[in-house]
Amino acid sequence: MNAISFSQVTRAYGDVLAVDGLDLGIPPGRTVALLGPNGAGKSTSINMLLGLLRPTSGQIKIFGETPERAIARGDVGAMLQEGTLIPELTVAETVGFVRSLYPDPLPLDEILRMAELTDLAGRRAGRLSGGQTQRVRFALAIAGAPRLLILDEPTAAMDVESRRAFWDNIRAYAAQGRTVLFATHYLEEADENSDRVVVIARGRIVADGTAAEIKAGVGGQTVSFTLGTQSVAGLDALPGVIAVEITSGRAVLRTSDPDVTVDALYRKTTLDVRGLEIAGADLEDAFLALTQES
Ligand SMILES: Nc1ncnc2c1ncn2[C@@H]1O[C@H](COP(=O)(O)OP(=O)(O)OP(=O)(O)O)[C@@H](O)[C@H]1O
Repeated sequence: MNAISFSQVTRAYGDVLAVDGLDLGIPPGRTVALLGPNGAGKSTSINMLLGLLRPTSGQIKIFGETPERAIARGDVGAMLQEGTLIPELTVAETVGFVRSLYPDPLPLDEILRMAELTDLAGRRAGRLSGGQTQRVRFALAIAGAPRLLILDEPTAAMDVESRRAFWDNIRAYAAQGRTVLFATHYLEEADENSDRVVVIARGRIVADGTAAEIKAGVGGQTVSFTLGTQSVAGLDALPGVIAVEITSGRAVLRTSDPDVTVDALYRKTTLDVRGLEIAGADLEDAFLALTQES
């Protein structure tokens, strides 16, 4: 049974179709990034998953149940974009209160340790820094020991150091067989912290796979050389080549396999190849290509 399943889910706001026929199954134990530009439909999808919004059509299941039932069972923890803490309560009081709402919560000490809050347990929430506040929000999300953790752009307000520490904590939580779904528009974050990337644009899935597969799928590598006045004829027929562009007197060949393309360039053409460069796959290029095409 999937941890998450969306079947033909649509959500409209008036005339705006924010989510357009989403079909997605996520098996348990995976960490999946929902990657897309602003307005792609990530928050709408997550809010439907959390039962905060109803789909216009289609069906969503969490471990085979409706979102409402899965949440009532304590199966789901979430860290959303908004959410303030009560400034007068200490970190331990805040986390203690929230864990008391769940049927089978993690021990308080363990939550504080996993969110790196042990030393801040007695600090009032109103006196925390932005990064520390995020750690408390993470602690609240895992308090009920949820099998599914949902994070909507969790590191938006964090600096590089806090971000790294945050993802170490998420990985430790996920390593115990739990499922994590996070929305982001940071490509690197998706690449580094997930084992599957689902790219959405305009409410639809435009790519779904590992970051490496997504890069390969759009031919994220290029072979380029100085063309000068030579003819471009036949370049697009070379093995591996997906597209040919000419910029500033250079031929840029987008290829799925730079090794075979370079080999063919030397052996199968009579071109005078100078200034050869091979540029590595770049998820940013892949992402732009995917989200602009749709
Ligand atoms: N309450 C609302 N009323 C009307 N339109 C909305 C509402 N919420 C979202 N939308 C529209 O639905 C589309 C999807 O928005 P959504 O917030 O789900 O995108 P997102 O991928 O989460 O974007 P971001 O990365 O900016 O958070 C956008 O076109 C947005 O303008």
